[in-house]
Amino acid sequence: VQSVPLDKTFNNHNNPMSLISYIKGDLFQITISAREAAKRPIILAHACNCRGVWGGGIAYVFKQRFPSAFSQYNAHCNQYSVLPSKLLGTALLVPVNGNDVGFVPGIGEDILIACLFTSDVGDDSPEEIAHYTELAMLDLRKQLENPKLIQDRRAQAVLQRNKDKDFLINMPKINAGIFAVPWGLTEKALKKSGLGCRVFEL
Ligand SMILES: Nc1ncnc2c1ncn2[C@@H]1O[C@H](COP(=O)(O)OP(=O)(O)OC[C@H]2O[C@H](OP(=O)(O)O)[C@H](O)[C@@H]2O)[C@@H](O)[C@H]1O
Repeated sequence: VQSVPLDKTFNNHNNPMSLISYIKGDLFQITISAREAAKRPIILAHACNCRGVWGGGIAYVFKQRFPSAFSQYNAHCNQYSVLPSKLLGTALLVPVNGNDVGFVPGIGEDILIACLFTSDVGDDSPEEIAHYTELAMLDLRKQLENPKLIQDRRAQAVLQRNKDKDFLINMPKINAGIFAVPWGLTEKALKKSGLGCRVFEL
C-alpha cells in the first residue's frame, strides 16, 4: 500500500471554501493508518445499488475486506425487496468487525462504512444519480449529526465515542466507474451536502 501524507489534506478541509479535497492513492490505505484513527471516526463511503449486491468495482473490494458490513448492507436491502427504489437517496451506516480480513485492531473500531444508495440498478440517468447522491449525503449528514437515528448500536457507539470530532467522508470517485456518471455532476452534489469529503483517486 502506497503511503501518502494524509495530514496534508486536513488543512484543505478546514477551509470552508473547500469542502472537497483530493488525494492520490488507494482508499483502503486509511484503514491501516493508526495516525488516522486517533483523529476522528474513519468514514468510508461508496455508491451502492439498492439490490444488496456489492458485485463489482470498489464495492467488491469492500465485500472482500469487510464481509460483515456486506451482510448488514445485504440484510438492509432485503427489507426493501418489495420496492428497492425506496432506498434511493438514503444512506446506511454500518460498522466493521474483528473477524473481517480488513480489520486492523486499534483502527477497525473507528471505521464506519457509509452505503450511499445513488442508483437502483445503475440504469438511472447521470442527473438522477447525482440527485440521489445529494439526497443520500444529506441523509448521511443527518445521521452523523444525530446518531440516535442510526439503527445499528455499534455504529452509534463509534460516533458517540468520537462526539467532539468533525466529520470527513472518505470516498473513491463515487458513481464514476460502473455507474458512469461524469465526475463533475457528482462533485456538485457532494458540495451541496455541506459535508467535508476527501476523494481518493487511483
Ligand atoms: N481502492 C480504490 N481506491 C480508490 N478508488 C478506487 C479504488 N478502487 C476503485 N476505485 C475507483 O472507484 C470509482 C468508483 O467506481 P466503481 O466502478 O467502483 O463504482 P460506481 O460508484 O461507479 O458504481 C457503484 C456500483 O458498482 C458496484 O457494482 P455492482 O452493481 O454491485 O456490480 C456497486 O455495488 C454499485 O452498484 C472509480 O473511479 C474507480 O476507479
